[in-house]
Amino acid sequence: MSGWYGFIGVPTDVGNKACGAAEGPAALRAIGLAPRMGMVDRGDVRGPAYDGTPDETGSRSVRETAAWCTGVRNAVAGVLADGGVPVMVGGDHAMALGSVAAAAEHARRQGRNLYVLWFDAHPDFNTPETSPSGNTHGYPAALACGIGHPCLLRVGAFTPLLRPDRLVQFGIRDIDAGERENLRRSGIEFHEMPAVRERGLAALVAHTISRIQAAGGGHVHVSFDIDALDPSVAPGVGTPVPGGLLLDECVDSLRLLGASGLVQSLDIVEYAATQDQGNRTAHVVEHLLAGFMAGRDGQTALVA
Ligand SMILES: NC(=[NH2+])NCCC[C@H](N)C(=O)O
Ligand SMILES: [Mn+2]
Repeated sequence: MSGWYGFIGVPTDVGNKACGAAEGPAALRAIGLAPRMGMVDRGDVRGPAYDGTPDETGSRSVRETAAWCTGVRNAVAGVLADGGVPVMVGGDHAMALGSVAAAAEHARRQGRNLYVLWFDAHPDFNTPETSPSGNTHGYPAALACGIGHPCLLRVGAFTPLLRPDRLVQFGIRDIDAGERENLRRSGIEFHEMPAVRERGLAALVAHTISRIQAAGGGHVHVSFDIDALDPSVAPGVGTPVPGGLLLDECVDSLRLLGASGLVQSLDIVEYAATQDQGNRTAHVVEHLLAGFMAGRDGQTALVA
């Protein structure tokens, strides 16, 4: 059976006050996303409000981010324990620390290797030392790999949650100078837009899937930041960067990922309803999920 999907709303912008991602889940509920797609609505995670005062590392809302991520971790773990596919709907991308923590713990219990495929305009591989903003939504990929703010490294049961050679990023086109050095030192595989244009997103994703399958499979977590898409396609984001991915190539890639049978958890983050043009970006979210689900259903049909 293809199982079921659990929609987990995470209405917060503690990772970047300006991004407007706190309204994302409500706007997606307003278009009836979960019921229309046959997802079980597991409700919203709750947590503290944003605090803009920087701490001694220059980071903002670290305690608040940790509190929210702990809630996300529990909610995602709950869906995984009940045999579903958690779809963590942000909220800003800092929340991925919580879902990756749950995925890592689940994978370890099942004796599987965790892989994370990260679709984003930004690598989110900053540490407090390299961050130009102090915003925690620039940290989660680095935290998953075990580097960053000690208070946030404690969100998961262990650290690193993820081996750096099991993180692959796609759609990258805005990297801070110190962040690039972090990526280099950790040996992260990241595909910037020129490489994506040259080789094709779906081809890169297919190659990654085969590599994971050749290594014996595992638990693949997909973390999809809506700002990976070009702002002309998905205007409802807080940190838009031109020159991004197109909808069709993302839908095709998610269909391949669904069909691989490897993906067991998913994030859809940084949908900023307040920046949207009508419901355009909300419908983009729907298309992305529909592609993933179609791939998974096809895979089930083949297996059945
Ligand atoms: N998930 C995101 N939208 N991240 C944007 C990060 C922007 C910038 N690199 C920073 O650290 O502040
Ligand atoms: Mn991001």
